[in-house]
Amino acid sequence: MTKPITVGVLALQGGVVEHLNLLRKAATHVLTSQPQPSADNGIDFAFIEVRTAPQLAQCDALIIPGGESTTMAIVARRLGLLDPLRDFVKVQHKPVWGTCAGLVMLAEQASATKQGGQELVGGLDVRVLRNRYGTQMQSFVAGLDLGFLKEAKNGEAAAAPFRAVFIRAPVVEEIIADGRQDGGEGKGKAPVEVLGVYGGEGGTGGGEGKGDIVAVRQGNVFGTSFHPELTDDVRIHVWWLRQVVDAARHGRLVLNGA
Ligand SMILES: NC(=O)CC[C@H](N)C(=O)O
Repeated sequence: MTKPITVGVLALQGGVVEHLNLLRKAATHVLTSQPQPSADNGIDFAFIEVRTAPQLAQCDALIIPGGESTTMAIVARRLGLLDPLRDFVKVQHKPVWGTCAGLVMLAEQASATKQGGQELVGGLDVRVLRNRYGTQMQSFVAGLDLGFLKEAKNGEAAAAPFRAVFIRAPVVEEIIADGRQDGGEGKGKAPVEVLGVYGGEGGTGGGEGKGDIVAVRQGNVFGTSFHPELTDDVRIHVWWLRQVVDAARHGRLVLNGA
């Protein structure tokens, strides 16, 4: 029996249980599409809630859920988790996915923060704009055409628009350093890839926010403005878990198409 790949969900606040449920569902898709498990090539997953640095240290990958990023940062600071999180993302380069408030946490910069600003984990060379679409009352669902899902081996549903739930969602308002093209500090880093745009072709919605960047990846760090865990659409979780498996096998992230 090989050691399971341990995926944590940061459980300080927000949509923790929802992510755990969808991860478990996604795992069955990933496992059934693997070659027959055997003593040495079989994989297994363990999904855990993360509230402490020792729990984080057990993880091969991490999800930072939606919720409220200011609160999450304050609690993480009090629990001594901010620096271990930064190390996990930026030094160990383990796969990390932030949804909504999690995307805010993973940005290097955020605007429209509470007075005095807020602490961030960072990892994505972007500036996010918080609460782009207004208050909770202005929450909405939009169909997104997510090209990267076409790579998922999920049958005929793979290319269907993803019903994305936006709740006080942030968007990426600027890519602040473009990895490899950056002669300075960003040298050697992966570029920031735009993986999803609101109101784009093949999707629904638009108006003022048309063209907003709502999904990005930079190397090991992935962020979405919306909440896949509040739907029963497992495709993004499956897509991400497959990368987690690759990273655990190869000791690094092997990016699709790279
Ligand atoms: N649904 C959410 O995660 C909202 C995020 C919230 N606006 C924040 O900045 O933290």
